[in-house]
Amino acid sequence: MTLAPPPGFFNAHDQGFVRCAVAAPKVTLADPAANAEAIAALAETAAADHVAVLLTPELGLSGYAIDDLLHQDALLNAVEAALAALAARTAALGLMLLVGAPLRLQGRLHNCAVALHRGRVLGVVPKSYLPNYREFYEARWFAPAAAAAATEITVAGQTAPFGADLIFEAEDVPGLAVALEICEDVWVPVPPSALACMAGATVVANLSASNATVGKSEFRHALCEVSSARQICAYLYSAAGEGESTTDLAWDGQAMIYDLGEMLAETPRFARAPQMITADVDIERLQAERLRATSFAACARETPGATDPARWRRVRFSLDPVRVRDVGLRRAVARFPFVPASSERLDALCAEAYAIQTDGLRQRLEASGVKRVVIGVSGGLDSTQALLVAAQAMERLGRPRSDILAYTLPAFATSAKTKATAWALMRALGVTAREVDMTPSCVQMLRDIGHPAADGAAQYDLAYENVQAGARTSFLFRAAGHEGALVVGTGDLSEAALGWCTYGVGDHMSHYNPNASIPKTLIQHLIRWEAARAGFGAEVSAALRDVLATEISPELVPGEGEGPGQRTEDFVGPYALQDFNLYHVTRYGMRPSRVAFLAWHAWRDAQAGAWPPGLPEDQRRAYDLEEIARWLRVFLSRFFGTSQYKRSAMPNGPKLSSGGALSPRGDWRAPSDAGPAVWLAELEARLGAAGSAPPL
Ligand SMILES: Nc1ncnc2c1ncn2[C@@H]1O[C@H](COP(=O)(O)OP(=O)(O)OC[C@H]2O[C@@H]([n+]3cccc(C(=O)O)c3)[C@H](O)[C@@H]2O)[C@@H](O)[C@H]1O
Ligand SMILES: Nc1ncnc2c1ncn2[C@@H]1O[C@H](COP(=O)(O)OP(=O)(O)OP(=O)(O)O)[C@@H](O)[C@H]1O
Ligand SMILES: NC(=O)CC[C@H](N)C(=O)O
Repeated sequence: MTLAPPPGFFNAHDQGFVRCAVAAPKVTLADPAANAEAIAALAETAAADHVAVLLTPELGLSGYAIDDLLHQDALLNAVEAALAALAARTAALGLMLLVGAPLRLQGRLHNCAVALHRGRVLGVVPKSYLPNYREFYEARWFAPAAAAAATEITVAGQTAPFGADLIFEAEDVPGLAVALEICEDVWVPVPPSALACMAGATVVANLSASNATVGKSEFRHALCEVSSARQICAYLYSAAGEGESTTDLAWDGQAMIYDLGEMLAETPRFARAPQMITADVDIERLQAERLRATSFAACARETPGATDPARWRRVRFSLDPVRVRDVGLRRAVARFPFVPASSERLDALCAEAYAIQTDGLRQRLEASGVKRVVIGVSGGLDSTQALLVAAQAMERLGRPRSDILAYTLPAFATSAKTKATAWALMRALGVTAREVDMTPSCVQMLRDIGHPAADGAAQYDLAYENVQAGARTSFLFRAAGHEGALVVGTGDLSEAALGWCTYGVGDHMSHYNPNASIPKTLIQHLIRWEAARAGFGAEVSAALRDVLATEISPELVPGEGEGPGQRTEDFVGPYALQDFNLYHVTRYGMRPSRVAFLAWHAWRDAQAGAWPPGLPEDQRRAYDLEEIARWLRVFLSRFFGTSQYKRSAMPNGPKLSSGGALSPRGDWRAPSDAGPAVWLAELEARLGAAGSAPPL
């Protein structure tokens, strides 16, 4: 079967994204016709790029810093004429255009944001908070929103709603609800948009004219970042630039698009040419996030006016965007959601991750009064990471590394290579190291349960595998009991998601598991980071590099030639993809076909986008949609279908990343009896038949 996604799969708008643009046009002071022309030209460019919402700066039709010219009738008449011309000029464009204009209403002048769409004035929002301190004198010319004398305005030959109570809702774009505020409005303790978001707005557009002073750009970033994070919205911000009055001030034309605390785009500051940035904001994720963060609705309920239907007027319109099959996706999608691609952020994350893991284990040892730990060391990634954490925990406790009782436990399928790596690591770290051959106890168990492999038959089934994993765990717990120690777990988050562990008497169980919420893709980087840092010396670093170079395998089935008998990723899929799926499904509750859409954008081109530093070249590969869908089906089948009972009984361990944890006492509570049908059906309906998945 081949993949034939129905229409809509590739279209970012159909996948819950809305393309937004912010422009910093060239301003011609006190020349509304010229400003309307400059804005119209940018609007045409934006519309051709399938932009749904285009924001321009405060008082963009007149210029912001024109002082007492704002009280000249000729200028104000020209602004109204320019607005009418702009509406007519952009009537054929399928975008919502937001422009700033000084407008008169019943004897008062207001600093307004005007929403235009296909020639219609959808509504006019006046500024609520007028700055009147230091370099600002707005109260000299304007009345605030609260002083408005009417709730409608006639402008550009049309009558439209007027007020700070407007939310613009596109009926044909699910979730797109736009609120407007004007510059200073976001600098106050409770911005108008905070209430509007609680009333349902998902996109906030701020028309600004914010002069540049040293350090102010960072402050604006902070305002937009926090507004978008706290209000769970997209925050569009435009500051006037080139052409504004330099009498006493400078202007940098800073424009930004933030989405849920993350900056998607920004303009270069002090550019001479007109600027426009574009990004696809994730409306579907914003809605999901509000639904999950129940404190958002609780706060709305407690905030006077926020959810009062009488407080808000909703201006409904049909955006009617031009439909094409694929408009691309104008935002970066991280290939590794758990592993930042910036070396600075990755560095900080690794240091913090070790601190969280180590402190968890230290605290557990202190609280339990247990002095020593037992750990099975295979030469693989997970046990290596757990061993490093144990070594650091002992250091913090002021105890010798010899209190770590490390065992390498070869059985039927243990390779000479991993055993040698395990020994090299244990020796280099100076832990108490022992080797115990598991073969006799495994053969005994196989014999006791009547398994033909006891007599040499090549029946390498699950029972055969689990006998080995069980023998090791049984040994480790009994050794811990004998030595007065605690068994440190090694299983990682990815394995827990996929059910890739042996239940109960197996690697599933431990006394405390510092790896419980670390995905495999991050464990690789943590080990790489420690190898580079060489905090334990060159010999340990060399052993760590060997661990990183080893194929991921449970080593439970003997191999026939070179390499292990099982390659884990042949069964469960590439961890790179499965960690991507895990993050989006658990962190955002995202529907599978959308996860596939994002994975396709993240992974289809190995040359595009950033890779986490240090990732070997041979791991910098692309996946096509067929592969993505195939392994996503495996993920859904395993995660929702066959593994929850294992997660229902997980040992204790610290949550590490906001990306999620799977503790049944914390982030992920689910019934063990449910199945994956609904997720597989959604994927199939929106993606088409995805080829047959390999057996689980
Ligand atoms: N819903 C449910 N509720 C309660 N119990 C349920 C159940 N579904 C199955 N079971 C029981 O659980 C049994 C299966 O679970 P389990 O005994 O764990 O065995 P199972 O999941 O079938 O096998 C363990 C898998 O993990 C892999 N593994 C093991 C060890 C280490 C690693 C590694 O690389 O880290 C990988 C191994 O290769 C194998 O594929 C079934 O036989 C059934 O008795
Ligand atoms: N030969 C072995 N000696 C000692 N312990 C082992 C051995 N094989 C497995 N174990 C224990 O069982 C756990 C699970 O085995 P598994 O092979 O999945 O893990 P790993 O090798 O540490 O990491 P990865 O799964 O990333 O390869 C190990 O982390 C380790 O604690
Ligand atoms: N236009 C305005 O409201 C400017 C005031 C705002 N505090 C700023 O400097 O950005």
